[in-house]
Amino acid sequence: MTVAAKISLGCIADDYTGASDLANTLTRAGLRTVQTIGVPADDLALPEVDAVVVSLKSRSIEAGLAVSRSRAADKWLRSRGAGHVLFKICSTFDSTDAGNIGPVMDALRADCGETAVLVTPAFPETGRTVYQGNLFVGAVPLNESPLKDHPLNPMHDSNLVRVLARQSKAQIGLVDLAIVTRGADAVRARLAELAGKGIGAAIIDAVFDRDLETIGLVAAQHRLSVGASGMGLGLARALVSTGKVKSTAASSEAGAAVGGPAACLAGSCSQATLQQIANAERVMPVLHLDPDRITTGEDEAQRALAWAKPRLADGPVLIASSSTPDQVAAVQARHGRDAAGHAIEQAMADIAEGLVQAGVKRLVVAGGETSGAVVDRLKIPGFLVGVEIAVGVPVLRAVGVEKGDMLLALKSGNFGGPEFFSDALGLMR
Ligand SMILES: Nc1ncnc2c1ncn2[C@@H]1O[C@H](COP(=O)(O)OP(=O)(O)O)[C@@H](O)[C@H]1O
Ligand SMILES: O=C(O)[C@H](O)C(=O)COP(=O)(O)O
Repeated sequence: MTVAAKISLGCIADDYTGASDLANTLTRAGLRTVQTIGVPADDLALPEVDAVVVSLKSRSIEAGLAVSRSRAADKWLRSRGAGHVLFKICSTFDSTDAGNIGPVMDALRADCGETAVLVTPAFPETGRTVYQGNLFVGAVPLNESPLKDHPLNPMHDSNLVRVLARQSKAQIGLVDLAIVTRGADAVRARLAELAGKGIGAAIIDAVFDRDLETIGLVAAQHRLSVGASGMGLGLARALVSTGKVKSTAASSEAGAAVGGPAACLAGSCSQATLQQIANAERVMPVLHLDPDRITTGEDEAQRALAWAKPRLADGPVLIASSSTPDQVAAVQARHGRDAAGHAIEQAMADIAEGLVQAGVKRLVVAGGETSGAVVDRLKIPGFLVGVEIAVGVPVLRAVGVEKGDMLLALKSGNFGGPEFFSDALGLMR
């Protein structure tokens, strides 16, 4: 990617919906931002930007591979001038004791020579708050939330100091809310105290956006941070308030109409997505895929395309593999968690490819891993950020694609309102 000028903020996201969520937050905070898929090729022409979010599909892959891909992205971002890199993780800390948040953080920290890394998944606008190192999703601790049933990364411990300590080689500390509310100098002092004791990373509490602003002022003076979009918000506001970046209103160009047929794909099995699918059934044709047929090699994708193609001219359709936690568990018991997950992601990619070949120009995808499989199959190298559909979910305009203009929305499983699919299509003309 030929970056016209030095970038101020580099970001590495561990899944594609998380990347677009962060790109949306940075854009709304006044940073000119672009989302790339992987480390971009040198010939990918992109506008002058303040921030680049490199999307990786690295959240649920083998830790060593996640580390190598993240280090390559980090090196590329810093070569383009980024003085700070945010490793963007899920606001619900989606990971297992095998990683990948800890191993990637350790490697990036070693590469940039960071002392103590600030870590927080807090994103209050979506109900993610951290208190005494414990992550809350709305009013409940993480391990009592629907994330306890995530198909790939079920979360069973809300104490992130414990969770990260199980993944990282570094000692993990805590900067609690009482210190955060005392301001940036108090956070700096606490972080220096922890670093002096050999602490390599600290979970930092945040309950309100003002806490994120405090954290951002401190983090922006470091070379690396780890967090969700809330950390991005803090960093962006710090870059603007300290004059390092001039705030720019978001361009409306990215969301300009493309026309053409529209379709929705849902691979997320989150509680929010299941409700959104149910509501979509009232306004558009919905096809439910059979996960067992997919995992046993039946060609569900062709069945789906044969169902969808004659309907596209009449309006949008929705194709979903999504099931309830009990149904997901049964499929995984029969076929294996990873095998089922991969097979279904690839079936979604097959369907997306066939839909685009059939002329679809507007595509809504629900699910981070699902979005990764779909976007990779469509060979889309990057996105410009359009208007916000829901918190954490913007309209995206594909750049660098031969198929011509396409608009996409890559919905994080847990995000979006009850009528998300209709809301998205209403903004993707
Ligand atoms: N019916 C199903 N049974 C088992 N696994 C499923 C089913 N439908 C989707 N999956 C898998 O569940 C995972 C959903 O992850 P993802 O797309 O990231 O959603 P989210 O954003 O909600 O985390 C993917 O690996 C997907 O292939
Ligand atoms: O929740 C977040 O921070 C991000 O939007 C994200 O990472 C979502 O991941 P998902 O797999 O799409 O839920």
